[in-house]
Amino acid sequence: MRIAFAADDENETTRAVVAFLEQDHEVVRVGRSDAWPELGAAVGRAVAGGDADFGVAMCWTGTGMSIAANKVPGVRAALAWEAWIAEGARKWNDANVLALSLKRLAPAVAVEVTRTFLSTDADPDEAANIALLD
Ligand SMILES: O=C(CO)[C@H](O)[C@H](O)COP(=O)(O)O
Repeated sequence: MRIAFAADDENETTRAVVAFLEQDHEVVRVGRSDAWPELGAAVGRAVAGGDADFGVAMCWTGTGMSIAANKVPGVRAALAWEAWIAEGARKWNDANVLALSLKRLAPAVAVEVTRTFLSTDADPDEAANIALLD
């Protein structure tokens, strides 16, 4: 798949997530500044515009990226900090952008959350609820 990626800082956790993504996906770095509102919106635009299948956006908390991405119509960004949250975000919310804290998640946890997010399908029974978001 094609994954839009942005992070407003780089550390062991961001590098682990990118390395994981690059194993099986085409990673497209988006955004033209270091400002999290611009980077989160860029990830959202890439996904909503069809340039990417999913987005992964990382900032210190993950919250700013999720807010910025969610401002883009068609984006359902989820801030996840453990695999169960990421699984639910896909199953029940059909989330298309994953927001992660690059400061609080250990590299292995961030990778596991990302792996779970990308390998979980949306539950068709939730389609009516998802439609209510638009
Ligand atoms: O977590 C974040 C936003 O939710 C940012 O990463 C954090 O606020 C640092 O950004 P800046 O250096 O621009 O203040």
